[in-house]
Amino acid sequence: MKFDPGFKITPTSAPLGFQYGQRVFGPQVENRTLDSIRKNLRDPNCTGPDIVYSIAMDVGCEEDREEIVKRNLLYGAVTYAKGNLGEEPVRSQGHVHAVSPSCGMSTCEVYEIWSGAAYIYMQETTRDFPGRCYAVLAYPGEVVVVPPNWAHCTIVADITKNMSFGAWCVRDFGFDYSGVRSHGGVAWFPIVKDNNIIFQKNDSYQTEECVVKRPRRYSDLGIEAGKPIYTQFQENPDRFLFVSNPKLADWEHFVP
Ligand SMILES: O=P(O)(O)OC[C@H]1O[C@](O)(CO)[C@@H](O)[C@@H]1O
Repeated sequence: MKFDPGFKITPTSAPLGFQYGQRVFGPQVENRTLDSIRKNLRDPNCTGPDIVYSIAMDVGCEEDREEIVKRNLLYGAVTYAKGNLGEEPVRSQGHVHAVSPSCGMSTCEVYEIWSGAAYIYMQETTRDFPGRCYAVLAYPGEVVVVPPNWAHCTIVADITKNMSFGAWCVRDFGFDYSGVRSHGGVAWFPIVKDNNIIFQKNDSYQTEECVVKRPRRYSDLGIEAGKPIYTQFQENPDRFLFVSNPKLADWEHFVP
């Protein structure tokens, strides 16, 4: 199953990346190699695809660029290899969004899955007691929000397929890898078992539970279900202001 993200961008698998249509802007992809993410994997010596995922930060339609920049927003897209990294499915290394100078806070991220299937894994902190941990299973067209300050990574949930997604982020984003790296990864490792994915505790944290769930609806954040988040921006460019200014939303009891 595939989803139309609302503008002319097509994920490619060989090589991993994106094709941009007419009047669509986007950078050359930045590749995350297996060697560059080993420290955050359950088995740092595992084998897997050389290029694990390809990132294009700042994509969109030429005609929207000014409105996107004016709101300090950025739309990013990432496409993942299929397969596994040892016992784990292909996944990102995990990070926390650093404090953005523009708003003085860590910021949230609004994901939309385009193809394949994904678990968006997130935990409240990178301390030894990581707080609440969730793995949210999402399919093409579904949206998942990661709150400010939460550590998160993106996991290929169906290893027979490439996975790609788009996401609204703040423009002056920064990634903090320190807490995740000092624990040798996030608090729960995804493991491929009998064509399924289970979550296994990382012993360097003290945690009892990883809640596996499907995404909820985010009407409280003004997001409509079933319509591309890019189109939702075009219809109302102020809709995602809570991404570049997280003080506009209530994150205290947030459930993804
Ligand atoms: O730096 P990492 O953890 O390899 O992942 C980078 C990617 O993660 C995301 O923030 C999604 O979590 C993308 O927007 C970004 O390009």
